Amino acid sequence: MLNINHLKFGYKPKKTLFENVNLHLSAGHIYGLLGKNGAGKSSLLRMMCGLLFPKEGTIEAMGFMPMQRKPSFLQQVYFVPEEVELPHLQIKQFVKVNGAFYPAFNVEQFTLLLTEFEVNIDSHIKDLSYGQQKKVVIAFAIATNARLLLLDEPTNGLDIPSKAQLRKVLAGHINEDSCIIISTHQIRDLDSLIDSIIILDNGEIILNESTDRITEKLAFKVLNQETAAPILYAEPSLAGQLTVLENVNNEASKLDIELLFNAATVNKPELLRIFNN
Ligand SMILES: Nc1ncnc2c1ncn2[C@@H]1O[C@H](COP(=O)(O)OP(=O)(O)OP(=O)(O)O)[C@@H](O)[C@H]1O
Repeated sequence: MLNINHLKFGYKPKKTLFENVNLHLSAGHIYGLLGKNGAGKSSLLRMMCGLLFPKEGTIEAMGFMPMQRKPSFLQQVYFVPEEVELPHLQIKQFVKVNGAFYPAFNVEQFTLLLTEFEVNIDSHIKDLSYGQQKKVVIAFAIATNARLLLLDEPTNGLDIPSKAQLRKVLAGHINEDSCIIISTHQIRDLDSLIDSIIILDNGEIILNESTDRITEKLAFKVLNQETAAPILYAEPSLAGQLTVLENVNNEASKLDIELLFNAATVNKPELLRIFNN
């Protein structure tokens, strides 16, 4: 679905953001793209849809080179930026003008999604709050039925019920032919949805694994006593030490994505050893 090979990129000639990024993503999955502030998540999403161009290396998505921005590619990809900006139009006008660019756009689906998000389709965009405008863009993005959906911090600005709605609609949208990539810091908003995790750190991808493989290789535990198992990362909590351990005993545990992220960035060599074994 999406293949990135030896990607090099930077905004300034002497400052490289990505040195040698390699990433292979398959259809049928919802990926969570994680990284610290400034790690380059938004830049990477923009490159995947052809809004930014690699300095070196290649990006191939659905058989296209995004940087060529061919209409037949752009019809199948939709990027929702973190900060949405909509024209001052009626929602219906906005949909009429923009839906025409997407052959698989489904007006009934858009109307239904807006109803689920409790936004009146007869509204004028300028009369909507920021969160409501974000819902219009997300509903539009889903209704394009784009095979590749790129969402940058989609839950920012959404109220609590809408986050649950978003999880529901995204879970219903994914199929074996499409792929969703979500960049987020609000991982608890979406952790039940994401089935694969990508971690971007210091210009490289340090993890790209399914949640199943992560819990096969790592155990997430609250410990109140010492353990012989190798600890990758621990942090104190009122309940005890929240720990990430190498899962040497094949124990079942529930993935804690925040802990995983901290373990990955604090103890990268161990993480790489465990997953490359
Ligand atoms: N248009 C630009 N011109 C120059 N530098 C930029 C531009 N956009 C982003 N950068 C820089 O590139 C780096 C990566 O930015 P990017 O927005 O991709 O990171 P991010 O991981 O999405 O960050 P955050 O989590 O804070 O949203 C940052 O150092 C940022 O300052």
